Amino acid sequence: MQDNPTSRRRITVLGAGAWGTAVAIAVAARHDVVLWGRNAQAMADIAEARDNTHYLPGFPFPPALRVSADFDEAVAHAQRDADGNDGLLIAATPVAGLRPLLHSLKGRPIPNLVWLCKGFEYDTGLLPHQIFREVLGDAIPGGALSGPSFAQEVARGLPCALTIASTSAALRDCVVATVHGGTMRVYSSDDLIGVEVGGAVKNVMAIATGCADGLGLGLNARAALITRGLAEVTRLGTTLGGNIETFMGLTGMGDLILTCTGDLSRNRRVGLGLAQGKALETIVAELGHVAEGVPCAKAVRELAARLGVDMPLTNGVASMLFDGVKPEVLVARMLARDPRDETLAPASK
Ligand SMILES: NC(=O)C1=CN([C@@H]2O[C@H](COP(=O)(O)OP(=O)(O)OC[C@H]3O[C@@H](n4cnc5c(N)ncnc54)[C@H](O)[C@@H]3O)[C@@H](O)[C@H]2O)C=CC1
Ligand SMILES: O=C(CO)COP(=O)(O)O
Repeated sequence: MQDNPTSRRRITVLGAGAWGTAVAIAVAARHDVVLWGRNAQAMADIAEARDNTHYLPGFPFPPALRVSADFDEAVAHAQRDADGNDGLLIAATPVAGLRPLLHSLKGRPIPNLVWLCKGFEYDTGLLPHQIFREVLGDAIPGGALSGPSFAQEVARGLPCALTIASTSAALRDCVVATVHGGTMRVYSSDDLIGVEVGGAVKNVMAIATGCADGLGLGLNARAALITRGLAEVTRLGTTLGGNIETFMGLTGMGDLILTCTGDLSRNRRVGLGLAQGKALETIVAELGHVAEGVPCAKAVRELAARLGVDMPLTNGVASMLFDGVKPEVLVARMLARDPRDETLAPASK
């Protein structure tokens, strides 16, 4: 694999969970990186161990990765360097943390900003780029970096392909120039809606698939769920204005397959836990990480109902998570649904 012949850049990753840590480790092979986290004690422990022993244990930090709990200093690190290269800020919180993080950035000079979170905001039903625009407006270049990428594999330096989605060509170019290279391929897209909807709804489908696998429904059922899940993702995404092609790409089908089938997925593990009859609170506590599909199922159920988009799998997952419907009962209900044409349309019920 060929390395990308770009100059060293200054990158700051804001959020020190599993994914922020993995991305920081990966880009620190080629750039000067600061990993910021909000918990001062946790960051001091990470700085001492040179390992994120809580969220991503077992991946020693490269020398070019610095750890900080000082927000001002971390944001300042990503400003333009002496050679005139703009830095890159990477927001690595879950969706629930994006709005407060962006508020903390308000009024500061922001060179380029990308977010990594996948989901719809729980209370508002907004996608991350809509939250970004609400808080920071249109003047700052921002985009979503998404795609099939388990943190543990990226931290190990295994190959992966991501997509940077932004309406700003300059931002897309900056992210490609900075992140593409080594074992990471970065593709570009201007379809923010399509990329973000794919990344959000695949988490709900991973809960469904994990549950089906946990119940022992078999590989045929798994393939059917993933395929009908893709139809649902596409139906919602195109209704919201996404491009149908995007859902066949890395952030659509690619991430859907990964998350539905890979046991590293936290969302898939939520489904496996539900199939064992565990309470949602127990599953989430045992995970110790965010499972975005949980809040997303609720947000998407409400959004789809408002838009009149038929999303039976999402509704089924939400009914298990929030209405106490038992997995076996849901399976019977899903199988008893009326037959229909295998088309994406109609987008509405
Ligand atoms: N873990 C993975 O393999 C991947 C995760 N993602 C997405 O990245 C996002 C983050 O996931 P993970 O890091 O895996 O979650 P995680 O559960 O491992 O860590 C979440 C981190 O975010 C921090 N956080 C939460 N709210 C915050 C706020 N307001 N300000 C600052 N920090 C805050 C927490 O303290 C914690 O360090 C999610 O949306 C997830 O879907 C995307 C691709 C891969
Ligand atoms: O988004 C991911 C992989 O692309 C991670 O999925 P989980 O959040 O389900 O672990």
